[in-house]
Amino acid sequence: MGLLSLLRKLRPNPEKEARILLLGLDNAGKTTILKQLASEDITTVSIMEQMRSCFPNRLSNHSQVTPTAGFNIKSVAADGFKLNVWDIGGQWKIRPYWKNYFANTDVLIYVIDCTDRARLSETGSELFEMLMDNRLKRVPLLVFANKQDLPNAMSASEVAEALGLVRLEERSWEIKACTAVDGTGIKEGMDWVCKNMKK
Ligand SMILES: Nc1nc2c(ncn2[C@@H]2O[C@H](COP(=O)(O)OP(=O)(O)OP(=O)(O)O)[C@@H](O)[C@H]2O)c(=O)[nH]1
Ligand SMILES: [Mg+2]
Repeated sequence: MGLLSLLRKLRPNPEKEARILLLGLDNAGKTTILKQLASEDITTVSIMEQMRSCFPNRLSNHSQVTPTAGFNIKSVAADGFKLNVWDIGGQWKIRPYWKNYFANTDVLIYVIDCTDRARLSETGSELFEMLMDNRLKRVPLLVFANKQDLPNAMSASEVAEALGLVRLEERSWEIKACTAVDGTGIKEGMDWVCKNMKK
């Protein structure tokens, strides 16, 4: 590839880029989903990776998913678009910072651990509170009903009913069952994202 075409390829093209926000409570499976989006991975930026390069001896480099203390970004090529996927940590201490990432979002993906019945109403409250924010007005919503491999997992329709997703107006939304650990259902969800992007 010539230098000029390489530079053209690297140049940002806002028409062809989309900002996807990946949110949900801690332990929902957001980072595991992000990892599954690896097929056409362009870049991954994570605070932990940056810290590791600064303090190589202090941080272990095991590949297991650990709770996200800040955020991860991954850029994925799909349907001729560059999807910049922002995965923000879901621990309650970090949730107040979610709103800092709302602006210019093209699609919101909300992940739910379907085995976590005890926190179903908590995750629903977080979701509906967030959707009231003006910056997320009319932003399409995909809910991933995750951890379907586990025997006690609620089905996607059970979750949709319990959260009252039908109450959502003036917004395209969808709920998809998935198993982030083996990737089941992730592609179907991302296909919906590409078809329903605000742009
Ligand atoms: N059995 C099963 N475990 C899963 C699935 N998805 C994620 N997990 C596990 O759930 C735990 C939490 O997953 P993460 O991806 O770190 O969750 P997160 O939403 O990024 O959590 P925070 O970063 O704390 O907000 C990890 O141990 C994952 O291996 C799934 O589909 N099935
Ligand atoms: Mg995480």
